[in-house]
Amino acid sequence: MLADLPSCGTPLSAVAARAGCAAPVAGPAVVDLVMDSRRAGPGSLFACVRGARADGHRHAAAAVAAGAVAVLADRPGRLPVDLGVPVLVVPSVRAVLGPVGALVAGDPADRLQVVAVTGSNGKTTTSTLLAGVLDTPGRRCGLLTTVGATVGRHTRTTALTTPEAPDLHRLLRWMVQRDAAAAVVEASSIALDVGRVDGLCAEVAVFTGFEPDHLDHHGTVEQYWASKARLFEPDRARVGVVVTDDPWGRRLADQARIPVVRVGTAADCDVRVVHGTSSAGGTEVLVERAGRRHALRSPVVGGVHVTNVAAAWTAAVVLGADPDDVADRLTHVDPPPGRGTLLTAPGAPLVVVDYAHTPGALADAVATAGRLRPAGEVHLVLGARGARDRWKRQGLGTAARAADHVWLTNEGSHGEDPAAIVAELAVGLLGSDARVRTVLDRRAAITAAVDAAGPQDVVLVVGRGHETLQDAPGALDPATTQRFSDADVARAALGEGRRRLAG
Ligand SMILES: CC(=O)N[C@H]1[C@@H](OP(=O)(O)OP(=O)(O)OC[C@H]2O[C@@H](n3ccc(=O)[nH]c3=O)[C@H](O)[C@@H]2O)O[C@H](CO)[C@@H](O)[C@@H]1O[C@H](C)C(=O)N[C@@H](C)C(=O)N[C@H](CCC(=O)O)C(=O)O
Repeated sequence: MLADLPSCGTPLSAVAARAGCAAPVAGPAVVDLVMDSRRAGPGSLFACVRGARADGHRHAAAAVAAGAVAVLADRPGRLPVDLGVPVLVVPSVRAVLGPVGALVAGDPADRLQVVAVTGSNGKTTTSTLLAGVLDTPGRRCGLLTTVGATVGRHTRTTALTTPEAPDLHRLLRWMVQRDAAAAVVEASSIALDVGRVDGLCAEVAVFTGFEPDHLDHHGTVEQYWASKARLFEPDRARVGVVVTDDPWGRRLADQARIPVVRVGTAADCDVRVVHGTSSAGGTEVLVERAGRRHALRSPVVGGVHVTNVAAAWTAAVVLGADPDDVADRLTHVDPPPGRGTLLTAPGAPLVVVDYAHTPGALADAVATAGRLRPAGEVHLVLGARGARDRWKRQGLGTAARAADHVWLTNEGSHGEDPAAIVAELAVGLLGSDARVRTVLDRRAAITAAVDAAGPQDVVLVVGRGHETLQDAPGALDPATTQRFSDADVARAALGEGRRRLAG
């Protein structure tokens, strides 16, 4: 549940001024902004959002019945005539959710040094490393990622990678109330596109790199990139830290209208990655900045994290932290769960649980797995999410060709036929040297891979990382989710294997 902390209330006239619309003659104070009638309560302002499935205007009466004292609408004609509360009319409700959400939450971002992190892969890891470096007992740094929200020892679960704007600002207030002086926020492209990070101007915006994803939402690669590039506009961030190792990053650095610090392997980078490796012991990066070299080390495992570590270090330095201090602190920051998480047991293979779900990230994860146990083989457990970005599947299959064994399985089919999803992955594997087996039951697939692998091998389980819920196979209703953690299943399989060996 998201934080719902008491607020002393914002006059409706101030809300109207922030929303840029006419103020009602009189109106009660607003204590909260909600965009779901089911979350409305006494004193809340209900924002009528038109979505893909529902029109919030149709739920305004329910929100008022639950205690909403005013309504924000852009199609007032769709509201019941006898709603009985003031209606603030704006051209687009979504467009004012950020500014109004910030106001109602008490503009918490004004009291925080905010860093926003975007990119196709590595957002969660980079955000976690950076927040870990910035967080000290006397000066807390909040963290908001797809894994959830944390500040100090307090945590909150969240439903989306980047929450809707009212929730985002409410969470920032929660962090301020728990002594945060800084916050690192993972900003997904969808969030940037629909305005979930509106009302926020980051001190630093980080771009971790780019490869096509979320095309179901964005339509084209160009639009996907443009959504991410929006974070690097003067009203959203003061300085950019941009990984320029791919053409889209270079284009962003060239076109951004804010100062940009370039991070990467190219000679023109402000923070040049001179050398980077990743092993079971973590990731080591040698960077050069202003003629001085710095050796960075992080426990995070995966070749993809070389630039993430460099970007996290750079962002902290741009914020004014001492470069050596940051390097020292990086060595102690735990990576997020399900990102290169290593599990093993005596006499058992090494299991790596990772979130890789794009072809580029998968190729990197397989290559890293191969380096972890050079004398052994890589067993890859691979699925693809149903009802989402179907075009990615063949590319994932192609990236899987570098593994020695591929165990195709279900990753949450969301109403699609799991066997059909796997068949599309298999197209990318046609003619490959890898031994391909299909075990649709994910628990059985992970267990079979761990059983089949020798102690010198690596079992790489990708796609779900930290996630602990999966929809029941073939289920149409997302409400039929069941608890399922790849890491827990792998741990159980490793334990079983050990018992069998002992027996
Ligand atoms: C594409 C997108 O952003 N969709 C979001 C959108 O859904 P929608 O347009 O279908 O909303 P809807 O169901 O039509 O409802 C319209 C409005 O009526 C309201 N309503 C509805 C029913 C009711 O009884 N009362 C009521 O008030 C809803 O709360 C909503 O405000 O508005 C919903 C309400 O906030 C979001 O939950 C939903 O995110 C959905 C769940 C989602 O899965 N989004 C994913 C694609 C997403 O945003 N992912 C990114 C990227 C993750 C990554 O990097 O991998 C993320 O940041 O999480």
